Amino acid sequence: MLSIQHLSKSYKDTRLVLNDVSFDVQKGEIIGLIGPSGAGKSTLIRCINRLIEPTSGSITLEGIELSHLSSSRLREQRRRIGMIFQEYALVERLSVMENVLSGTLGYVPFWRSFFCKFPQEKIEKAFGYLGRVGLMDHVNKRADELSGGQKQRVGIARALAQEPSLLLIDEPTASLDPKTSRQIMRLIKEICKEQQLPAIINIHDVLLAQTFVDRIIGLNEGKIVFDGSPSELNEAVLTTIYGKEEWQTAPQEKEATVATLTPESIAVKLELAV
Ligand SMILES: Nc1ncnc2c1ncn2[C@@H]1O[C@H](COP(=O)(O)OP(=O)(O)OP(=O)(O)O)[C@@H](O)[C@H]1O
Repeated sequence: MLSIQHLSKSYKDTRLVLNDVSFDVQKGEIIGLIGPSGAGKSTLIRCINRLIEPTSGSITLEGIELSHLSSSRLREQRRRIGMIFQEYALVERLSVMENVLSGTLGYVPFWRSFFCKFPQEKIEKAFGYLGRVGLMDHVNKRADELSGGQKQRVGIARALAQEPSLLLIDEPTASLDPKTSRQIMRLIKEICKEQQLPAIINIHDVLLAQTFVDRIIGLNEGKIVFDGSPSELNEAVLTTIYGKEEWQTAPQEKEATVATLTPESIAVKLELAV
């Protein structure tokens, strides 16, 4: 489905920000990309959609090599990658429906989009996506009238309107409260499973990742240092990914043992560590 092989990236200096990264993602599989600040998570996401050029290695989506495409072929292939952003990236003065329809722009002739004459079929599909994310009552509202959670739902519907083969999701819950964060992660998970869409989610919240993703990839200094099931995230693995920390206890629980390690305690410690 998506295959990343021996991907490396250095910016201006010679230091490798991504160092020989290889992994495959299957249909419907949700990957949580975790790691400390500066580990290379955003760089990896941006290499996959070619917002930045990889230094070496290959990225293949459904058999098409993305890393050496001409700019016109690249535009065509980018349509197949739906992006969801931390800050939603909506056009605030446009309506919810218009924002969702903007996801189809790669498929609609320029003159039609300029005059907002989207084909009926695209409009009907947009209604379907808005229904799926629970926003049917807000179709004609301006984006700037929505809450953060509602804006992120529009971002998800817009990504779906692209009819993507892959979702790349950058910190989708970083601006949301804990309950809304869980609702958004649950929605992403349900949609990926329904549509058999693979997704890579750059996420700082380890508890959320553990709860909602199928597989976790841990990056440290540009290298994959962990690739496994969320249930395998124990103290040793967290130390490998993030560095040494007393993962097993919150400060007020000095006597607790490793056996008390719970997703909640991990989340508390990670919040303290960042
Ligand atoms: N455009 C750039 N030019 C030069 N160096 C960059 C550029 N973008 C990122 N870097 C460097 O690459 C490294 C990885 O950055 P990246 O943003 O990918 O990390 P990250 O894991 O996403 O971090 P965070 O969780 O803080 O967003 C960092 O050392 C950063 O300073």
